[in-house]
Amino acid sequence: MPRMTGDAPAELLRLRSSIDNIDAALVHLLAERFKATQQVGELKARSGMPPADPAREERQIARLRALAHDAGLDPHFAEKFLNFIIAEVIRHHEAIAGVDPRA
Ligand SMILES: C=C(O[C@@H]1C=C(C(=O)O)C=C[C@H]1O)C(=O)O
Repeated sequence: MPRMTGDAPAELLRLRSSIDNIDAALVHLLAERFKATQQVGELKARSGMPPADPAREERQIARLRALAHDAGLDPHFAEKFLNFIIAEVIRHHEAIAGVDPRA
């Protein structure tokens, strides 16, 4: 195991404190996003619209990939992350609409 030298522990604590703040922000942002998508799911169910909108997803992925590229984040990771979230949203929308996922 590498030895901790100088003020490495303090530096590690400082960085982890920043990571903890970022993780908290991510949780709050995701909670707000799911509140909005929940309302979209209810609106779609009321209007008889399908749970998924692949054309909208395609535009979001292209946009997020470009933003990730400009921000120095791996665009492939950004796409996987968004797809992971969208899959969960669609699952919620199917449940709201009473769609049986096994059907
Ligand atoms: C939220 C929507 O429903 C679905 C979920 C999306 C999302 O989480 O961003 C995008 C498109 C849809 O497949 C929507 O149509 O806007």
